[in-house]
Amino acid sequence: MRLVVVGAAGRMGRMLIKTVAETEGCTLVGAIEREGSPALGHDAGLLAAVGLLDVDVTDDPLTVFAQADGVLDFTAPAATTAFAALAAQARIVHVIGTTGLQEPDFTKLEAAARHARIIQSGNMSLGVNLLAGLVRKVAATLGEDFDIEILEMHHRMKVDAPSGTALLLGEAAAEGRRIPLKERSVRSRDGHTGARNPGDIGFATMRGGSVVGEHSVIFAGAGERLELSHRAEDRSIFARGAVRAALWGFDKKPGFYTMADVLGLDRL
Ligand SMILES: NC(=O)C1=CN([C@@H]2O[C@H](COP(=O)(O)OP(=O)(O)OC[C@H]3O[C@@H](n4cnc5c(N)ncnc54)[C@H](OP(=O)(O)O)[C@@H]3O)[C@@H](O)[C@H]2O)C=CC1
Ligand SMILES: O=C(O)C1=N[C@H](C(=O)O)C[C@H](O)C1
Repeated sequence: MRLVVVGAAGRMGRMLIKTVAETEGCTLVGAIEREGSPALGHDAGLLAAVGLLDVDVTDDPLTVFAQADGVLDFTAPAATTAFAALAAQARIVHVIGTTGLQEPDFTKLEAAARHARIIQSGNMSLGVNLLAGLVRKVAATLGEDFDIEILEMHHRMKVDAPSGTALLLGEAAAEGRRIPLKERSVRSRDGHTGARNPGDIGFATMRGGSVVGEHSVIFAGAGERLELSHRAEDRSIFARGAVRAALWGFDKKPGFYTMADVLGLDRL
């Protein structure tokens, strides 16, 4: 499968280049960075420290997408919606790991999915997607006697909060409880907040150092507490998931898919 990495010079971009280069059946055919990036003109393999790949980083996605079967995209929301339109034009697979996407962004992605095969997830790792199924099941089993709080920590450079993973886990909990997350989530607390409303799903965010990604879903009841956690130790888990998603999407029809579809985990 011929793959392009956009955001090639980023933390995930470099890990994706390495993973594509190391995956049998995949070839890197393009690496994209934004106009003016110091990475332009550099060899993608050298950028990712995997040796020369003879693929220069460019700022011309249209030309590169036309020669590809899929694009791996861990960039930023505005870039991702623009890349989705180009992926639709080229009729290719678009794997989206970018987080911080808002409702209008999803509307654009849904439109692009009429022609592209879009696979989007706030977390591409096997572990987190398994965890989401467990959270859904525990939330459905325990009911509102147990308060749900979602705690996450990431490195100091992360720009969005709560993390895409925290929101994915919140959605899973809300699905388990059969409530809309949008109406029941508490994204921050400060000052005289009053007592907790039963049934709310709370989020707490920590940032610091080089933490790759840590998430806990806490079910706090009267006299006991259940905690389900995931710790990412290495970004390769996300990159491997993204490449697996691209390969899965190769022969699928245009549409909007998630990692649960890729992993066959829809309902535990
Ligand atoms: N779903 C998942 O499993 C995971 C998701 N993520 C998400 O992936 C995203 C990227 O994370 P990370 O790699 O740490 O961030 P980085 O900031 O290290 O990388 C993002 C890269 O994208 C580039 N970029 C931004 N806009 C454009 C554009 N228009 N065209 C081309 N390149 C562009 C940036 O360039 P510049 O620096 O010039 O802006 C940068 O090189 C985040 O949203 C993060 O939350 C991360 C890990 C796992
Ligand atoms: O920005 C990151 O680094 C990560 N972002 C994703 C998120 O927002 O959940 C996934 C992972 O935790 C790393």
